[in-house]
Parts: sequence; structure tokens; C-alpha cells
Amino acid sequence: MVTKTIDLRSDTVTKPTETMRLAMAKADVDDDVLIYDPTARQLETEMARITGKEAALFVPSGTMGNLISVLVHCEIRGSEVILGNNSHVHIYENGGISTIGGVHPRPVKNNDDGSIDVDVIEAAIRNPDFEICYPKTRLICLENSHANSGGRCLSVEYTDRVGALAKKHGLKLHIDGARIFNASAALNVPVDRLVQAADSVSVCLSKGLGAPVGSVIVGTKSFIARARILRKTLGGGMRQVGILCAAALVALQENVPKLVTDHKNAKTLAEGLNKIKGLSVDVASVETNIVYFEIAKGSHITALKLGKILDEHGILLMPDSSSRVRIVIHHQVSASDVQYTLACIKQAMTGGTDENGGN
Ligand SMILES: Cc1ncc(COP(=O)(O)O)c(C=O)c1O
Ligand SMILES: C[C@@H](O)[C@H](N)C(=O)O
Repeated sequence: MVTKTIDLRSDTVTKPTETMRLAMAKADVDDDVLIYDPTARQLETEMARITGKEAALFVPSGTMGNLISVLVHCEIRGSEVILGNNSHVHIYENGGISTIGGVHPRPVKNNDDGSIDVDVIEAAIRNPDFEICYPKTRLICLENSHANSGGRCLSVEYTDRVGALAKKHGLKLHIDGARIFNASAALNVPVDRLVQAADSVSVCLSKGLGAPVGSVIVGTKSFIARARILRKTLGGGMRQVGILCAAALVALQENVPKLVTDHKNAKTLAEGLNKIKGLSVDVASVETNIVYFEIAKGSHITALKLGKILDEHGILLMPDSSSRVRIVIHHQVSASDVQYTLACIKQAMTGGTDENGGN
């Protein structure tokens, strides 16, 4: 009988801790549209400090954070953003920058490590001499860590090079920093240094940091002032939002120090999976909390079937295709959960009884 659920679908699945719930209940709140919510202001001030930017704004989701950021940078009609063809903004955000913002995407090849070759970015910048035909490039968008590449990290040197390219061409640089704290922990580079070259960053509070809801965008004071208006336009006027921000302040305190453990657990999982016959993982590419593994062709089991078997053992994961599975580690997955998961996957792959007596 399953007594516990181990949820490996994403780092968005964490439940608020007791400390978060207490902080939410006690939060000092006010109307964040008519004036400002004091706890939201406290969080925004703290996030501006951590990221080294002038100002910050709480938004209900990372998707809205990216959308607002792109739309503020590209508020002139005919604008174009250069972004990765495997980026979250391009794949998982409903094409919002175009359908809502009228911004033209210029997808360019993401490398396996989540980066985009700087010369590829430069080649994608529209020649202003041909503006009679071309959209106008106004923004470059990076993603750090890069989710679809398995949580790989963009180095500060690379980010600075893209920032220099943006400046050289009079462009802005936005970083989808949904997991920027994971990248910072993995690279051992402070967040403010990692995003120094960016004009704006969207940071998820609701992923590895474990807050129940929300993201924060950071940038200059004028950028955030325009972002605040656009948030309201998009229906994101947040009234007593301090209830959510109080949980996020706890998350910053409690969970940032745990990210290194999440990464260790992900690496242990990857190494263990790689020892299971019929599975393969690029262990070296596991830099943060995301692990993708392949099920060998001709295997008796598909990713969907494996998911169903593990579900019976109380383990939830997200098949990425018929033969590829994604597992995301977070602070509510322990080292023993990882070992239990490995035992259940091994038993599913061999169909026998695992050494831990799984049946
Ligand atoms: C890299 C990345 N950016 C943005 C988002 C969007 O965040 P949200 O789900 O809060 O809209 C996600 C995942 O959710 C993500 O993985
Ligand atoms: C699926 C995607 O939108 C989400 N960001 C995740 O990583 O779980």
C-alpha cells in the first residue's frame, strides 16, 4: 500500500512548508494596485538587492514575467526578439509574445548546453539598412538554467559576451531566469554577477525555491514602472498579494541553501539510472536538478508504461516522449526517495524483485 507520493514531475509541484503557511497567515497586506502591498514591496526590494538591479515586480507566473519583459522591451510595433528554438518562451508560453504582444520571434538554434552561439545570434540581428522589409531586432532572450537542455547552466563569461553583443547593436538582453538560483548554486557564482549583463530577468519563486506561486521580474526603475502598468493591463493587478510574497520570502531564506542538495540528489539519480540495463543518461550534463533519461530502443517498456508502473509505487514523473523521461528534483525529494525511485525503476526495467524487496 502506497503511503507516500514522491512527485518528480517538476520542481513546480512543491507544497508550502509550515513556515510558509504561518508567514502567509500573518502577512502584512494592502492593496497593491491602489497603493502597494508592504510584503510585496519587501520581497521586491530583496529580489532587486539579490539580482543587483534597480527595481523588481512580483508577477503571478514565470510565463507572465517573460511576457511582460519581452513586451516592455519590444513595445514598438514591428519588433523582433532573438531567442532559442528550444527555449521555454518559444515552446511553452502559448506564443504569447506574438498573440498578445505582436512581437515577432526569431528562433535560432539552441546548443545542447542551452547556449546559442554568439555568432549565430549576431547573424540573426536584422540589418537596419533593409528596414523597409525587415522587422527590427530589439531584444535577445537567454534562459539560465536551460530547462529543455536538462537544466544546463550558461556561464557568466558567456552571458557577458551576449550582453556585450547586445550593447554593440543597441539591443536589450532578457534572461528567463526561472531557475537562475539553481544556475548560481551550480556555478558557485552569485546571482547578481550571473545576470549583470542582463537588462531584465524573470526569476521563478515557485520552482526550486519552493514558493507556492509567483515570479519576480527585475530591471531598471523605468523598466519596472512600465512592467507594473503592463501587468495590470494583462489582468495581473495584485491586491493583497503579500500573502503570496510572505511565502516567497520564507522560500528565499529556507530553500536557496538546499539547491546544492537538490543537485547532488539529481546527480546520484543520474548515476544510478545509468547503471540500470536498458537506460541511458548523459550524467555529465546533469548540472542542476533536472535529469533526462532514455529508454533503449527495443525495450519491453515505454516511458508511458514506466510512468504507470511507478505511479503504482507512489512515484510521479513526466514522460517526455515514448522513450525519454524527465525527472526534476526539488527540496521535497530526499536522498532516500531517490534510492527508492531507483529501486522501483530497476524493478520495472528488469521485471524482477529489486534488492530492496520491491514487488
Ligand atoms: C525555463 C522556464 N521558464 C519559464 C517557466 C514558466 O513558469 P510558470 O510555470 O510559472 O509560468 C518555466 C516553467 O514553468 C520554465 O521551466
Ligand atoms: C513544463 C514547464 O512549463 C514547466 N516550466 C516545468 O518545467 O515543469
